[in-house]
Amino acid sequence: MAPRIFIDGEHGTTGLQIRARLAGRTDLEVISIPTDRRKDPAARAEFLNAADVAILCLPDDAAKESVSLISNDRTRVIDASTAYRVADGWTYGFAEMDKTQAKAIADSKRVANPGCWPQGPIALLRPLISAGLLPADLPVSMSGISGYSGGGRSMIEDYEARGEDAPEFLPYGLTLQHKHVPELKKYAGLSRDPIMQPVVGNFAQGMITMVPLHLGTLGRVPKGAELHAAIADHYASLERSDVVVAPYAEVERLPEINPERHNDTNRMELYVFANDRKAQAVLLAVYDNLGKGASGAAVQNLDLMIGA
Ligand SMILES: NC(=O)C1=CN([C@@H]2O[C@H](COP(=O)(O)OP(=O)(O)OC[C@H]3O[C@@H](n4cnc5c(N)ncnc54)[C@H](OP(=O)(O)O)[C@@H]3O)[C@@H](O)[C@H]2O)C=CC1
Ligand SMILES: CC(=O)N[C@@H](CCC(=O)OP(=O)(O)O)C(=O)O
Repeated sequence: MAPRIFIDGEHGTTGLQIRARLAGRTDLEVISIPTDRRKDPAARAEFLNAADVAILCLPDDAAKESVSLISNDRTRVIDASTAYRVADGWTYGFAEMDKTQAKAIADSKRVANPGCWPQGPIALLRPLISAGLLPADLPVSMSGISGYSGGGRSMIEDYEARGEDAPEFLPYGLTLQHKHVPELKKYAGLSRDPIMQPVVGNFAQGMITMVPLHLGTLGRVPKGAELHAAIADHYASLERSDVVVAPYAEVERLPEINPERHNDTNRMELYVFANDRKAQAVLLAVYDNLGKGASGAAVQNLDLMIGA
């Protein structure tokens, strides 16, 4: 029998995108809760327990409630919220993060889908720390820009209502307590809290994340080409990867670097730029906040879990 998939929160930004990505699939059955009962815990419990895989596209508190409503051992969960990303007993749903991660996701009953902001920096930093080219205690900062759909339905409505009057470039997270810091620290392999400096732009979808690096204080200073090779080798070693690494180039600018470049795909593209004379580098990732950053990764994880 085709596995039954229930998307709790199917009318939200992430849920709608997952539904669209699953439309036309004949190897699974999407079961849908009637709209007027979508916030009724009894109805949600019924659908959650009828599903083989429940994908939670809800605020954190509602996601925790959904998990508590599951009363059988069969229903497996993919949670798109921040609720369980560093929790014991949950598998982090970034399949390309490690050689063993796709299998860990495939075998898991509880998968926490990554946050959009940390995915790029984790994809860039983790192979470098694993290879010993960067130390775990390196002070790290990240910045970047995301389309406003990253803020879900309320931010989309707000930006669409304000149109051109909405700010082009709005830094936020200025209390330095962004909800993604714990997962970024844990899965990048850092021992200190990184600084996250996100920006929301006046465009709907797509993002760029950047990690500038001071290398001059390290005992052994890696060259840009070495950083690039370690990252490229990691992704080339995977059986399957939606993370691709652009060729190493010493250039002033690359017009192709555009936050919307990979919209509506599950692709993430990584870049390494460096000035070896100055012992400085910038790592950069381009991806869709709603693709690899949310719904694309959820469907990738679902496919691993159901063996599609
Ligand atoms: N947008 C993005 O780029 C990303 C989002 N995420 C995460 O995914 C989750 C969903 O986000 P997103 O889709 O953007 O958010 P939205 O606000 O667009 O959608 C959330 C959905 O959940 C519904 N909902 C809220 N409370 C309940 C409840 N108690 N029971 C049932 N349904 C409920 C909402 O219904 P209603 O609107 O009627 O209240 C809405 O349809 C969040 O945890 C978010 O942080 C993760 C990665 C990226
Ligand atoms: C532009 C914008 O506001 N983005 C959201 C991140 C969306 C996201 O990834 O939320 P999760 O933590 O559920 O993954 C933010 O920074 O809070």
